[in-house]
Amino acid sequence: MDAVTSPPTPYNEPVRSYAPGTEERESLRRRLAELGGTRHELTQTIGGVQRLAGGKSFDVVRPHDHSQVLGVSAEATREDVAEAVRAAKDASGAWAETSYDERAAVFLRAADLLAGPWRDTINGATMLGQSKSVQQAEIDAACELIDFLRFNAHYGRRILAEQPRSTPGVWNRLEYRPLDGFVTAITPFNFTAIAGNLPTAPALMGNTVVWKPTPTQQLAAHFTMRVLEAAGLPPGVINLVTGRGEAVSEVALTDPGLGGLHFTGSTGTFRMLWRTIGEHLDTYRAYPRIVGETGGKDFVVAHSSADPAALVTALVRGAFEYQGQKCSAVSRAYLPRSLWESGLREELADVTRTIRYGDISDFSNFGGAVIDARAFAKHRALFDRVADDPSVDVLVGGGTDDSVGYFVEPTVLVGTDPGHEVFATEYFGPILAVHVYEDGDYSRVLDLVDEASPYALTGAVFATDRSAVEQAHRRLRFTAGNFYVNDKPTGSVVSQQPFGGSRSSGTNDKAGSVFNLVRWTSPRSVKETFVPPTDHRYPHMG
Ligand SMILES: NC(=O)c1ccc[n+]([C@@H]2O[C@H](COP(=O)([O-])OP(=O)(O)OC[C@H]3O[C@@H](n4cnc5c(N)ncnc54)[C@H](O)[C@@H]3O)[C@@H](O)[C@H]2O)c1
Ligand SMILES: N[C@@H](CCC=O)C(=O)O
Repeated sequence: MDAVTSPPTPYNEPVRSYAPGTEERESLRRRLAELGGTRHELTQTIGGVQRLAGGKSFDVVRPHDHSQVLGVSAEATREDVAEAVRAAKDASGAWAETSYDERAAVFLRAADLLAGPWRDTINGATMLGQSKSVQQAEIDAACELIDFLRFNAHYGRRILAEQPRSTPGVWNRLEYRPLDGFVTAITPFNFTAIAGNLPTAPALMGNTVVWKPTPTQQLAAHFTMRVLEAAGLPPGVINLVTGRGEAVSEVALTDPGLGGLHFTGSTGTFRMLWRTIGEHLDTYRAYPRIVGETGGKDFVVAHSSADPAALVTALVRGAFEYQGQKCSAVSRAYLPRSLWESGLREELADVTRTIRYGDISDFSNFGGAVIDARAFAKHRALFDRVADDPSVDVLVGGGTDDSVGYFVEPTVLVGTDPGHEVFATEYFGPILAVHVYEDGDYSRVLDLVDEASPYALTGAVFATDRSAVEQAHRRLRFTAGNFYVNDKPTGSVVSQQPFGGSRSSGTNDKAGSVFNLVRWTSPRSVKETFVPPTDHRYPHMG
């Protein structure tokens, strides 16, 4: 029997400190040692069955110590993806018929498993596989993923409660069906939470899913799948395929039964996937929903009234946490000459020099390595380019070393030309470009901030002068989907700062909010007339 219920009141998972002497620190250390001491078989999961993909095998390594192999996985073949699509289609009928509460209970149970017995595993896998410090793993793999699961269950209920008006003799209802087809979720390396949210949000709304995480996030994705199974997710609802993804775009994205694409990753990849769907537009049963959150060139603009200590902290944390590999990371800053020349330059350089990257198992390190050899080479190439460029000075950093891990020094570049690539291109590494402007040019600099880059993801203004805040607020209305005042532009929290940007940064469907979940339902409007008319003539006919 249906009942009007409400899921438990959601709350943000408290962030643990892992400070010296705490039990949580020792427990995580033990799990890190176990996880690092095993060579994991990183299988696909299709229709509930785990097996290695049929294509070329590859190793998953620790980015900060790339000779250490964490596990072996393999490229999904076209046949593997076709099997995953079949499994998603086979499971769709029963899952769509499962009540919302039953579906939500699976994900709420997964949240509590992650908060409790699985916490060390998901954090440890994220630290080892994606080279995150304990703090960065905790806010991502544990807290943000738990928050996505808890709050989505709550937001989904809000959608169900959204019902049309009825009039005497007529009952109007909205029935929230899943999409008319399966969803493909393709996820990035940098957030275990995002990788977990992209398949589970559509599944909560009754869709079945083909999920392709990225090879460098495979270890944490493997355990995310195990948590979902432990929470009672039926076989075939989420089907995990492994590898780089060409077979996924060739087979899953071109299948006539594709209902939607839930993507997070780079702008280039998203455009390519959208084009693939566009090229097959005439073949789909229904128009696929496309949600994609992509790259950023996130800014901090400071007014001469800014508090320098708060500004330096925000720049250093915003640019160098997780080695600058957050889509929200500060990668360009516009700073007034008066502050720059009265100590800000030295303070920024000094604090940046104290940032230590190394093995994340050493908890005294601030961060680890960049994700892989490709990212490393891209940053190295940039440093080589700017070395001969008279318009760019290296204030601090610029060094790289890949002998053990893919290490790139926290780097501050100072550029005199605000049109230079360092103010426009997303490098996705620990590289902050600074442009120093004359104090009187604040209005002009706001125009620059808006126009220098094609992205519009996150950004921040630092000022104590209220009119300067107000001016930035207005002028930068479309420059960031997440705008911060006197705070770093990273670290959004589910339910507090719904996340996403527009322009080249994505479709801005705000992950972890009601706006995102709405994209995964296809409502049916039902009108029931209790006593229907029995005469076709209208009164005006006499
Ligand atoms: N806006 C956001 O919310 C947000 C959040 C996190 C990351 N990001 C962005 O993600 C990027 C970093 O992540 P990344 O390096 O993993 O991105 P990426 O574009 O390299 O990869 C993303 C996913 O696409 C897959 N992929 C690549 N080519 C494919 C193909 N031909 N067919 C199918 N799948 C394919 C990858 O294997 C991976 O799973 C950055 O640009 C960052 O800004 C954005
Ligand atoms: N919630 C994260 C999202 C980062 C994406 O890569 C942040 O706001 O920093």
